Amino acid sequence: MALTDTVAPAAAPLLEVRDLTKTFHVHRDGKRYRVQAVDGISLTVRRGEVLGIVGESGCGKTTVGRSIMGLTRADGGEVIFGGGDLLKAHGAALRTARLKLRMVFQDPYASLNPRRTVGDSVAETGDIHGLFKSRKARAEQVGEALTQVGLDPSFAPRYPHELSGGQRQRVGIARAILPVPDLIIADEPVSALDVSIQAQVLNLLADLKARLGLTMMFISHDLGVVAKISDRVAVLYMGHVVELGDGPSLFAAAQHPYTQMLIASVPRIDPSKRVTGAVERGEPPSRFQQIEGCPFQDRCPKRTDVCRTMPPLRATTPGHQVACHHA
Ligand SMILES: Nc1ncnc2c1ncn2[C@@H]1O[C@H](COP(=O)(O)OP(=O)(O)OP(=O)(O)O)[C@@H](O)[C@H]1O
Repeated sequence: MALTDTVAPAAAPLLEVRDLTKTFHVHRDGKRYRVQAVDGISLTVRRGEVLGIVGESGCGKTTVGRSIMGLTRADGGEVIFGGGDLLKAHGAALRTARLKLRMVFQDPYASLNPRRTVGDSVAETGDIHGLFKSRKARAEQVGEALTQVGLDPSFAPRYPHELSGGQRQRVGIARAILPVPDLIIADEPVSALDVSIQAQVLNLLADLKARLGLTMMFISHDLGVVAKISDRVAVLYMGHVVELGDGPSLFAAAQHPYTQMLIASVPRIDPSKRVTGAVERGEPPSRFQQIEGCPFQDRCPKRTDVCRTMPPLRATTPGHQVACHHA
């Protein structure tokens, strides 16, 4: 037997984001500012995992998700999915990708059309792609999708205003799983919900992942929520990935001062796992400001002269990467 036969090939990532960039231009007080929302982000999502994306407001989480989906036009980089670069895809390749890659949005009030019934919203992708063989088949599949998310099929003729926030988000999720995709990008899917409902929706997503074999990118500013559902976590700061690792190792032994700060500010994470000596929270710098070197230097207690150069994201321990000169 050849040597190569004895070595299992590394599992190919389902989604690979390479060096993604996006700049917005904003006009304020008669001046034009450049906001580097995403500044060379590279990530992979492996089949069957939940990759959490976490960071404070404005760090670029939503822009990453929307750029992958093509809802925001990235300036540069590659999004490799289904064998090709989604940023260059068109025609049949793009249509296929749209079936396999779906999004759940933060605000279930805004993301559902108030004039469409629950059933029509859930059937939307199937309708666009002509996937239903008959009206009966459509009703059955909508009913199945609603059942999968814990809603009775009798919800189909109702309108969004008749539902609670949690029920609406379940409809948003049902819409994303008909037909069952390969990957769901969930952008702050529980942030608009009451805490008790948040837990139910998180459990539902974890259940669906197990039942349907879904892969997920889970975007949230709330580290406690991300910790509950993610297998691996990418921590974003000012448009950069500053730390990336397996959930347990990241939460037990965060190496970037920014991640340590986030963990210290989350009361719900096991106190024994909190890192002591973390920096005070403070505020991130204005996104209009151009920073030379490490984007966290102004808030960092470990800052030295070397921080004026940008630290690369480097592996420190197996399964763990950090962008800090002092990690
Ligand atoms: N359409 C836009 N036009 C101008 N600036 C934008 C636009 N979208 C995002 N930005 C800016 O890009 C930066 C990153 O925004 P983004 O929404 O991706 O961050 P985020 O981490 O998802 O934050 P939040 O949790 O507040 O949504 C912010 O400074 C934001 O103001």
